[in-house]
Amino acid sequence: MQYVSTRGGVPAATYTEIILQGLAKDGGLFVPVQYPQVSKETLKSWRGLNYAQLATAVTALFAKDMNRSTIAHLCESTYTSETYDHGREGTDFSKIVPLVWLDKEVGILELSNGPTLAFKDMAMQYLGALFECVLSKRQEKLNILGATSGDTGSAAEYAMRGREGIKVFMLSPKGRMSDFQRAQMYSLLDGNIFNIAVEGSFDDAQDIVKAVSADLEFKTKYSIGTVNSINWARIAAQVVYYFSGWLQAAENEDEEVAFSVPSGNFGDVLAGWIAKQMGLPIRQLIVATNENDVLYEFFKTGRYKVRDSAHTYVTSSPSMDISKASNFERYVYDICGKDPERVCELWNELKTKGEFLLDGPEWERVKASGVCSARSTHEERIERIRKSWYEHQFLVDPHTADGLNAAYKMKIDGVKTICLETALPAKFGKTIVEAVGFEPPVPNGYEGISEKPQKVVDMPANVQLVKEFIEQNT
Ligand SMILES: Cc1ncc(COP(=O)(O)O)c(C=O)c1O
Ligand SMILES: N[C@@H](CCOP(=O)(O)O)C(=O)O
Repeated sequence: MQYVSTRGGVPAATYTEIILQGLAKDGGLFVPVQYPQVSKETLKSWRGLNYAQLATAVTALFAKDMNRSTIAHLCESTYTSETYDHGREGTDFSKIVPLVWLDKEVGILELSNGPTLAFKDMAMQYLGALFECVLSKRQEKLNILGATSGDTGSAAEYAMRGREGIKVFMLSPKGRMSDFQRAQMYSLLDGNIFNIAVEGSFDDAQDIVKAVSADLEFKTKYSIGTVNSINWARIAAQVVYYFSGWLQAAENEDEEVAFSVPSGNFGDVLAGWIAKQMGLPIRQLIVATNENDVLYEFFKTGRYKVRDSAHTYVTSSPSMDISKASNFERYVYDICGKDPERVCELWNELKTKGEFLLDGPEWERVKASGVCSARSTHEERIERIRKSWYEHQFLVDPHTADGLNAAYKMKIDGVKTICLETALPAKFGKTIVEAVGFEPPVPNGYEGISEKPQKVVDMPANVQLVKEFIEQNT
């Protein structure tokens, strides 16, 4: 299988080539020329598989230049109930991503059972093993430059710490993450991990990652790669849990289900979009936003208008405080009939005017795509956490609460709706206390995390300074 850029400016490449590059050299995102197809018979045959076997089957469809036994080995060693077990009472960790029903038609897919208590671990743990394997074969090294709004950072660092040939430079928005998220990331003292707190929002941090990647000489000289969801390997690994969620929910191969996805950088919901394109019976994909509702606005009106840092609010679901969603480009590419020229035109408009509008047949395609959106506010989030606890005895984090709110707002009668659990409540103690009046339980291994020493460098949001920091530390 070959991959091309959404902007059409680079030669086609294979899976193992694109995963080390991250962003394409023309500034676009890599996408497969065609999505692999999964027939109903194949879906049926996947019913008995455990998560590692399912991950092998799905990944093998995307990683055509990798040996299947290598993929199987990586998946078997990644998706174990030892790694995905934080000790929550009553959870069936053997399923890795168990589906729990809150009521007859609304369920929660537990994606936050991994080492850093967020859904990012689902792909990131696999990426750690994958990168090490590919790099050692090629005898290469990789300097990962990433941006985080709170969860990608620790997931990447926990997955990459101590790995041969890999260094991680992670940019986080200063003062915009929860205390627990900060402590979780900054308390890693490994020699190959570098935390940089930048002034500004996640979008400013992500712009720096893209600007550094756009300097091709620097990118090549310092072997810069990415672990954000601009890297296709992240998306491919996230597609797997949509299959698992559907397999746990659907009673037969014709049953369509819906997914509600707490969204920020649009990577998670994009993985659902890809699963749907592959043939997974998905009726509806609900893009859940918080007060940073650029995506909600788009799915209501067709207008995509990004916001600057000053208008990207600090909310009680901080990991979703994003106004420039990278992966939205991959969805628009599909909506525009996989036409790179049209994508370039739209993204040039975005650059010059700060917005674009999809209308006519393109807007009709958006409306027919099965993707819709709902937003929730702080008050609704608090109320949902409370309700979920007192009515269903299930404590959700603020992001999952946004997902549940969107699920209940957009639900179609008779269609099972699965909300993705994107983080555990322990990461957002202050908001949980506001909602239910008690501190969330501390998962295994996180006792006393806030007392540990922290390692972080403060920096203005400046591309040149970040480059110099990388130069000094490689
Ligand atoms: C807890 C949590 N929920 C939701 C999101 C949004 O996911 P995505 O950026 O893939 O849209 C993130 C960050 O990515 C997150 O960390
Ligand atoms: N919410 C994320 C932001 C980055 O998203 P990614 O999926 O593109 O890595 C975070 O928590 O860091």
